[in-house]
Amino acid sequence: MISLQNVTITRGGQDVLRDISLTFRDSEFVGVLGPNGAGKTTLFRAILGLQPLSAGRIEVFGAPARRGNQDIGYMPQTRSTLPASNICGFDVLANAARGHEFGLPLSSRRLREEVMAALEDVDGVELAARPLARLSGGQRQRLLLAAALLGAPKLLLLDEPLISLDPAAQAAMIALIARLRRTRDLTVLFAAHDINPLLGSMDRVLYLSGGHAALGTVDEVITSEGLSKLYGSEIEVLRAGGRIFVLSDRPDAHHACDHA
Ligand SMILES: Nc1ncnc2c1ncn2[C@@H]1O[C@H](COP(=O)(O)OP(=O)(O)OP(=O)(O)O)[C@@H](O)[C@H]1O
Repeated sequence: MISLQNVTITRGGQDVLRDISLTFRDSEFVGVLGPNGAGKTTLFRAILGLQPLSAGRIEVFGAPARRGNQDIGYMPQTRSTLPASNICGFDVLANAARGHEFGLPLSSRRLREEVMAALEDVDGVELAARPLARLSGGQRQRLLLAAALLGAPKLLLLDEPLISLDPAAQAAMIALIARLRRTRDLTVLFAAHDINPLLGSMDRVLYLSGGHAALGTVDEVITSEGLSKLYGSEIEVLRAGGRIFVLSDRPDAHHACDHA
């Protein structure tokens, strides 16, 4: 269980999160939605113990959030990671595994097993020998996901893993994460810009906006009334063809769910 109790986080003089209290249950898949700058990355960094709180408390599986928590696997947004280079997939993961996260140094055999098991779990064994510069967007995402799995975490924080993937690659990535969640019994927090690809996979949605948060099922949270309250302005939620569209006069709200 991960819990936030009366959490406020202030950045650049503004409350990114204001007095938020909520609980993520073990093994649940939560989509984390909200407009640009709503605080999705900030929330993940706080759970990782990397972002100081202005007030409140975060507990991760019964202990205060702290840096270097091996129970957490983190997949950062790709735009800030994995530069095009000739280093191969295996070495990227080996470097990550050798890092301080595991505490004790791993023998080279153990390291190899650990890295190859993570690659197998993301259906990416062939990425071991592939240079980073020659990976597709989807392959880079799978490599980052494999890195997040090193050390057998219980919680995965995934920061926009669908970014710049086409719809087929998005569906494949979501199916992979849903499978990993089942086979590894993971709790998954999955930040996304568009709710629609996640509708069949997530248990609940966390919606962030203007420092506020709403956590619940899609039917509870993604309503005209609920989102209007969260945004503090008129929002209309439409459902058509199994998809959800969020309409507003505010330009930032469109980022929430609707790319139509
Ligand atoms: N280093 C920083 N110093 C001060 N403020 C920051 C810093 N980084 C981010 N912020 C602010 O914190 C707020 C939350 O940013 P955050 O990156 O958490 O949002 P996000 O929901 O992940 O956005 P996006 O969807 O664009 O990735 C934004 O208002 C942003 O301007």
